[in-house]
Amino acid sequence: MSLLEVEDLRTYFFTADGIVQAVDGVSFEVDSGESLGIVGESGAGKSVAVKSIMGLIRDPGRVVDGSIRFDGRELTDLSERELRREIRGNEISIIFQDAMSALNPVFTVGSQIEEVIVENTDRSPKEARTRAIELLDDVGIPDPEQRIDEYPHQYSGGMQQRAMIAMALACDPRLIIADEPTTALDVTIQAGILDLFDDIQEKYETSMVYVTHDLGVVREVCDRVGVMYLGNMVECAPYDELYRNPKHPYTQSLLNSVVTPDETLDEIDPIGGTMPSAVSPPSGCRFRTRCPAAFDDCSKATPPTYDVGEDDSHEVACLLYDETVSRAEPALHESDTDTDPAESGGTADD
Ligand SMILES: Nc1ncnc2c1ncn2[C@@H]1O[C@H](COP(=O)(O)OP(=O)(O)OP(=O)(O)O)[C@@H](O)[C@H]1O
Ligand code: NI
Repeated sequence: MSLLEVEDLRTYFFTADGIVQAVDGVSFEVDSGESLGIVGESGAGKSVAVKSIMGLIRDPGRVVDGSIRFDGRELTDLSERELRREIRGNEISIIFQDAMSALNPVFTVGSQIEEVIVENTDRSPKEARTRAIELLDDVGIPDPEQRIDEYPHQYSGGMQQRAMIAMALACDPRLIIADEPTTALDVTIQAGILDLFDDIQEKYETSMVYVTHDLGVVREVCDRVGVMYLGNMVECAPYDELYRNPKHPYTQSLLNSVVTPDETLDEIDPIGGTMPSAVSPPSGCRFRTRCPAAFDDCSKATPPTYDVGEDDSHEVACLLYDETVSRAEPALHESDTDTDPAESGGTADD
């Protein structure tokens, strides 16, 4: 059993303009100590997916279907109160792009971290202070004994981000969800924070879900990557495997067009055209309207997920990997012909 098991998650927003199918049948797992990256263009549904896990979807949005199991426990059955008391900031911490959304400007950094510690662990207030200093030290705040008594605005942007990470760690979470935590920071500060995520994972063995536009970031902090497109998870694989052997035409175009690790998916505009609306997405495979390899059957039904590659760790939702579907050979990725889709033994697993 994985620590986190998300199965066929659907989260919709019921708006005046129609039903936004922001997340529509997404499945993924995160093992203990593992770090999963979720990548995809703006509007793919990355934030909605991770907020759904935390029970943070608000009106007019709702998780309408699917299962989210954390350590075997079904989170979609829990009330808001149970989620707040037993899951959020306790078993699971979330880190956002904007540190000041997590830090309260009128309290010292230390008092905020101490409060989380006292609430979520059995440490006394005195022990909490010692622990808070330790945490600030762990996240790379210099002179933590002094800086613990400063207010958030006395910290630089990068330091605020570090303080927020310390706060996320304060409750000894088993899973940290980070939603583009470094996007607002400049590149050198960003690099420091990424190193910090690596250190934290090693020291605390926390599992992580890391949302980003940036494939370079994924390479640095993630063991596995899930690629999202218009509310669907189209491919999921260990980072190296995905990078060497991308199977989904969308992933292939993303990787083909990566010029430098510093460029984000939005900057490189890999495919051309824009993602269709999540209110009336294309039938069948949602990527087919921009897909260079699309054929007739792609419009008929949502493609199932196929196991590809050596072990069970590489999954792709694309009919190219269904050996029972007949089609014209796609003229895609000549270099990848060592594993001909038709012969790779893809079997539908659902
Ligand atoms: N409160 C809301 N009301 C209506 N639609 C929403 C709401 N929040 C998100 N959506 C829609 O859900 C879809 C997915 O949005 P989401 O924020 O998850 O994308 P994302 O992949 O995180 O993009 P980005 O990289 O820009 O953060 C989009 O079509 C978005 O417009
Ligand atoms: Ni987002």
